[in-house]
Amino acid sequence: MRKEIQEKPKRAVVAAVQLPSVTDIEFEASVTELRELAKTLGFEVVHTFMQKRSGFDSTAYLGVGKRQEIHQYVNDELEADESDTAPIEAILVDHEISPSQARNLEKEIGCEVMDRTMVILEIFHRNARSPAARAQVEIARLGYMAPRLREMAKLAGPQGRQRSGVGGRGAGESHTELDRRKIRDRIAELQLEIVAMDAERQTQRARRQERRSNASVALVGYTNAGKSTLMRALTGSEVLVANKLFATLDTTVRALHPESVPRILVSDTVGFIKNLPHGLVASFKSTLDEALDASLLLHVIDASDPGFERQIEVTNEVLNEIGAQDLPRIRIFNKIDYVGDAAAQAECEAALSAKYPSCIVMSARRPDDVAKLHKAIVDFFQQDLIEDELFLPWSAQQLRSEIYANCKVLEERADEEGAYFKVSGETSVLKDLREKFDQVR
Ligand SMILES: Nc1nc2c(ncn2[C@@H]2O[C@H](COP(=O)(O)OP(=O)(O)OP(=O)(O)O)[C@@H](O)[C@H]2O)c(=O)[nH]1
Ligand SMILES: [Mg+2]
Repeated sequence: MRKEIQEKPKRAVVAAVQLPSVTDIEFEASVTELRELAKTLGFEVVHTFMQKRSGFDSTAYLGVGKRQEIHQYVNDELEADESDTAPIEAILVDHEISPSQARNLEKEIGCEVMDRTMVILEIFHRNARSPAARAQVEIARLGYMAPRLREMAKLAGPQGRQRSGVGGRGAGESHTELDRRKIRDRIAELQLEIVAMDAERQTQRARRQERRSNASVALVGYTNAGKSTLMRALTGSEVLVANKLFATLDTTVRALHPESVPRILVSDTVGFIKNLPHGLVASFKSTLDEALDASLLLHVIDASDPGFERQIEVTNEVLNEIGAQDLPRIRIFNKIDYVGDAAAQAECEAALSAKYPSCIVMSARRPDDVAKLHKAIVDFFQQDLIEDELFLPWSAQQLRSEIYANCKVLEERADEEGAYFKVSGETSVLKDLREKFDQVR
């Protein structure tokens, strides 16, 4: 048997400060999430340090005592000298910290410091595939780096400073200023690229609307809730599903399967997370426009996650931020199969249905549940359908297939002039068809 060559995980420790305003449950959920994020980045978290404080230490985020404790731990690990254990390479902290806090902590503990924002940015960077997603992530990363350049240069010492600036320095400009200027230029360049890509996306969208598929739903929600899994189940497409955070960064659009009248498009979108770096929200706005275009949002929630209520709030916040607060939405509590035994599942379902009227409680792994969701989606769009009669002269029978493709034909009869169709369809679709038929008369 071929032996899988697997990259050894890098070892890291996690550190977090609990402020008085944060409950134990919230704090625990946040730290657990940071450990998940670390795992997604390929780290093995070997220890977690927690500290209650009335505020963050202005010099180095954690208090002096905690810093010494971590320093000691990292050094002991280094000296343990077991050939199998690699040194601890990074300390991950559960907040966004200032450049100088990061530098001081890094100096004192002696390994790389990554804050929550940097960890998330790094995951996005690794998972970005399409040119649009790559450009969006790069803008957010450069925005994060710009104010940190000076600290990075200090940390690297005089040699690092020399290395950091490359050519083209204007009179009186320090290396850091030069690098900042370069970053600004690069951001501007990337923004232009994104504008061009947006234009292309608009064209594609217009083309889709030409095919008269304005019935569309978007799957939105916290990362890892099961959006892509539902996308697969609802459309029969092969989008990426992975038990890691931020597996999906690009919006994918597919038709609901089995097809319905009207034809419904489903889009899968990037997931959200608590403290999603601001640069990323801004960068991903254009990707999320797809969600804004939808007539219905499917808000997917992981019912098996103890922190799901906070996750609902976070998703609502982001949706408000992008202006999607008024779109109709269905709440979908997914992964119910993962909530204890049958009795616990029934109890959970009852509690959720009582608290969130008209929500759907389901498992993406149960075909019956997927069929139930499919029906709820189709019902939503069919409630707006109207009945009408269309006439098609014999000379224009080539347009017959258009009727069948765009509406539901309830009855068909014919006389010597042509054919009459009693149909049910969307108002706008029927209007378009009528205009088209009038032209051929
Ligand atoms: N037990 C169980 N696992 C599920 C269910 N739905 C999804 N999963 C698993 O949850 C993990 C995440 O699923 P995805 O569909 O990739 O989640 P996502 O919301 O697209 O995540 P991002 O793209 O990271 O935002 C995968 O391991 C899925 O197999 C479910 O109903 N039950
Ligand atoms: Mg996904």
